[in-house]
Amino acid sequence: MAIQDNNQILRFTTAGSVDDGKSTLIGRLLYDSKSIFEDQIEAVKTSSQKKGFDYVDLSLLTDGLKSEREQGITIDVAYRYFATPRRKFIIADTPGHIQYTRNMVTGASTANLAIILVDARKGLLEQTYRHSFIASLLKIPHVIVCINKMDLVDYSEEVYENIVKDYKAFSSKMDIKDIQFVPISALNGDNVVERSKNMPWYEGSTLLYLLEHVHIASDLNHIDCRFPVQMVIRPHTLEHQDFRGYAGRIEGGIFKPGDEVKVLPSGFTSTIKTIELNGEQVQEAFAPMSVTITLADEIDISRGDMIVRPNNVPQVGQDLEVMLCWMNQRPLQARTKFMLRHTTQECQAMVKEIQYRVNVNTLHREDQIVELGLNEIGRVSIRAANPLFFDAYRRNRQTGSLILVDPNTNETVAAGMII
Ligand SMILES: Nc1nc2c(ncn2[C@@H]2O[C@H](COP(=O)(O)OP(=O)(O)OP(=O)(O)O)[C@@H](O)[C@H]2O)c(=O)[nH]1
Repeated sequence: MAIQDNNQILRFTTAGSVDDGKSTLIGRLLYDSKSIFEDQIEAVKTSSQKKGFDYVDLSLLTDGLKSEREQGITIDVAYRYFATPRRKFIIADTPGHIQYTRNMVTGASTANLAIILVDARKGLLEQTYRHSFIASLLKIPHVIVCINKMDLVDYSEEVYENIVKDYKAFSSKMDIKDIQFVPISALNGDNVVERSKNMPWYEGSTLLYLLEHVHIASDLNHIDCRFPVQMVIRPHTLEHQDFRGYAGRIEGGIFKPGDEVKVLPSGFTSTIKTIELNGEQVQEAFAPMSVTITLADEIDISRGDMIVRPNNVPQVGQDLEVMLCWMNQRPLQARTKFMLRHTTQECQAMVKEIQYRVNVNTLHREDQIVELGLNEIGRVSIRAANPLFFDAYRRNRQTGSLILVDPNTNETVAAGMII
């Protein structure tokens, strides 16, 4: 299995303001790429007719979510799957208008790409700024800005170009590596899967083409070897008496049998004897594979330890500087204690200080604040009770992120990116 094979699955999120056309766009992608079943199509055609529409309302395809929401069932993130001959796709659909930051953080933490929808009639809105900022904060490597409802502005090139210009001016202040723009009509299907005849002035690719071809293999960190141990496997059977394997997910780098490794926190070194993937021994493994590793020497290793390479170790420490998205109704105040979860470690921690809050609309820092409210983002200092093995989030999205859990309610109250 080569690194290239990981290229087969693209995870993406969609974000937009209310009624920008998210559901219609997802429906259109599923419909035009023939990823839905005939009976679903028939059902949607029938309900469209019943509602008196003279078109097929594709947003009905994703309406399961809406009805659940109307019934008061909270779904933070719903995952949808579709495939084309080139790639498989997983869409993290993040509904909800109020808790959007929280939803986006949850849905976007593993995303390769974010689609940000803009209504061509309205241009950039507060939520466009907010979602784009979150995408840059989460280091989602690729962003596609879909300027939707082009049919309602007469497919005007000028309208499109003005929005692109505005967006570029704003996004130049942020750290997004790859931004593409596509003028679409989700309702009519222009430039979603099929090229639009209505916008001959647009020379770029369709949305699906971009999704199928965006290069993601190099987005993962294949340099810094990081293997947080999830579980120690000791079968205790006669034939496997000496077997001791370490199971977990590789969060960075490439591991091979024979590699010299170092174990944190003990600092002992050994070499990799075998790597097992889905019950078979492999000659190399890399992020994000889940594997079982055995070592040549018997070392005392437990859950939460990390296997790395001796000449490339993460930072080890209890004091962290973190960009934190606060996700709870009750505001965060300094000197509050939490359970901190980071890779496979869990320990007590305290937010010592809130340094500033970021105004996501202006990107300005607001100093001298005493708390962070729901969906607010700020920089904080955290002290963990145990040493953690971490990287900066910009270097590794897995070993660089953490969550805080309220020890009383067991709710996840914050997601953080280590600076
Ligand atoms: N004319 C036109 N209407 C569109 C287009 N895309 C979506 N709409 C309409 O805009 C309305 C909102 O679309 P949805 O897909 O439900 O929007 P949404 O963003 O998913 O809305 P929420 O789920 O409520 O956030 C619907 O009436 C759609 O038919 C488009 O390209 N052109």
